[in-house]
Amino acid sequence: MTQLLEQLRDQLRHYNYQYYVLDDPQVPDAEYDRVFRQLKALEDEHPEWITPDSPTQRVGAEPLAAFTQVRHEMPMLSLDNAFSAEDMYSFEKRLRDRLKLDEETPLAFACEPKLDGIAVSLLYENGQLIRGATRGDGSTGEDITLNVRTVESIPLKLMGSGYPERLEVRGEIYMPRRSFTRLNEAALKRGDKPFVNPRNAAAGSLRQLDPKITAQRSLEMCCYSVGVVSGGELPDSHEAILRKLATWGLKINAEMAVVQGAKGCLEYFDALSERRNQLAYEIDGIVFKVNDIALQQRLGFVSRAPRWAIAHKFPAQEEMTI
Ligand SMILES: Cc1ccc(Cn2cc(C(N)=O)ccc2=O)c(C)c1
Repeated sequence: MTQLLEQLRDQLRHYNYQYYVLDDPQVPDAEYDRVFRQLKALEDEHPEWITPDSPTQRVGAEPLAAFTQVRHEMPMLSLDNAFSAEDMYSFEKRLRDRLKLDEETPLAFACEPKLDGIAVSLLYENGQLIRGATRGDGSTGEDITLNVRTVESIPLKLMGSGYPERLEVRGEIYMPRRSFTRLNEAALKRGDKPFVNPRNAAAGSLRQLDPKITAQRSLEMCCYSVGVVSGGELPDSHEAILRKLATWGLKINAEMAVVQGAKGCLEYFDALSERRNQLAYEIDGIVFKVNDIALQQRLGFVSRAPRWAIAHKFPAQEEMTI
């Protein structure tokens, strides 16, 4: 019987992956609902067979009284900012000087939109989601595991194989524009104060002690790096690592690309800047990282920020008065 249970769970995991991570559902919602209800009925009959990674176990138990603190094994750092093309060219020059690269040697950068949400850390052990934590001050954050479990684009159990025994994944939990608009319309209808922007709405949704409220907020997560890794290997470039995370069921940003030099970064920045207001989510810049992991390690960090990465921010947009 538990063989049938696991088969139904895998089917729902696949449907969720297609729907929430790839944004490409393969079955109608009614079919998903039918399989979900079948699994739920079986688990209600045999509660002793319920496992924490079952798709029925996303909406948490009872509300917490408070959040406990989590100390990050590897600090979650902030990024240096660039505000102009000159800043980007001098960023590349500093890297070349430090790496002793001559002008001809290509230097590849991975590009990712900087989503305007909340930075979080997810810890997987043997493929099971063990813990979710906020960045906090970079060294200490809050344990928001029960709330993170309600985010459908975060797998409770990694897919595929070959993932390290211990894998910490970092990314941004955000509220897509559509969900933000819907949430504020409902708030205004109730006579409640609307959220000022999707970032505040996401932060407020993750700070809920009751996971049932977080579950109603249609949050999503996009992974952008790894933290602690043990008991396994990862590829030797940032892009390849992100692609690997995607094979394990984690969501990465569809706009991610690799370009050459500051020139390539600026072309990417200008192209995405054109499309910024059409994206399904708010961004406040683009993050450029040296793509080669060995070079990243040679460059290291300065106090709280890596030498090998920079966030090129957009000029502040005139705020719409709502
Ligand atoms: C009744 C019902 C069931 C499911 C969903 C949304 N949805 C759909 C799928 C799907 N199509 O692969 C997968 C997961 C999921 O959450 C809605 C909106 C309504």
